[in-house]
Amino acid sequence: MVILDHINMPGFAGHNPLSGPKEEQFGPRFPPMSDAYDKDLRKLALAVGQELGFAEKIREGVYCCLGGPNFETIAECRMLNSLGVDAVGMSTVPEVIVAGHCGLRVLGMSLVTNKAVMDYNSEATASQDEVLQAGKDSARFLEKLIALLVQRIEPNNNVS
Ligand SMILES: O=P(O)(O)O[C@@H]1C[C@H](O)[C@@H](CO)O1
Ligand SMILES: Nc1nc2[nH]cnc2c(=O)[nH]1
Repeated sequence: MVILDHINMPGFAGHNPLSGPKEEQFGPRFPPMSDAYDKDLRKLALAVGQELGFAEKIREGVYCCLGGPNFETIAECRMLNSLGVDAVGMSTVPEVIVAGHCGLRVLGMSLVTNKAVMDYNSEATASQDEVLQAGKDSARFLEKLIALLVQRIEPNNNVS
């Protein structure tokens, strides 16, 4: 999934990587996040995916960062789904907030490794083994995607 936007759930509880003493040289105290994921880089990632014949596999979506380390309850998955979340994880967002704060253009991508359990009749449960296996299964695909993407990004990409 190419990350279109995020929800920083730990941020709602006051956990934010920008909390603490303000270092003026890195960026503003109150940075905007409405442009956290660069539009041109998102378009490029989708185009490169299409070029490689992976259009069916790649979608844009909203990533929600949760504190973890447990996987979600069914009620949590249902709540997040109703909030417009497409995928959940326990990482990525703190790095994106810090990068955006320093003025870097960000492209975020997340490999969706398992289905959220949304049904009380389901016997399925999330498992770290499944997550790691899905990562291994997609390694070649990701390697191709990232290699071509990096080639297509202009060398002066971060200069505004
Ligand atoms: O990469 P994400 O945000 O999914 O991170 C979580 C944290 C663990 O590395 C792993 C758990 O399966 O995914
Ligand atoms: N929070 C969360 N992180 C994940 N990382 C990989 N799969 C999952 C999941 O189902 N939930």
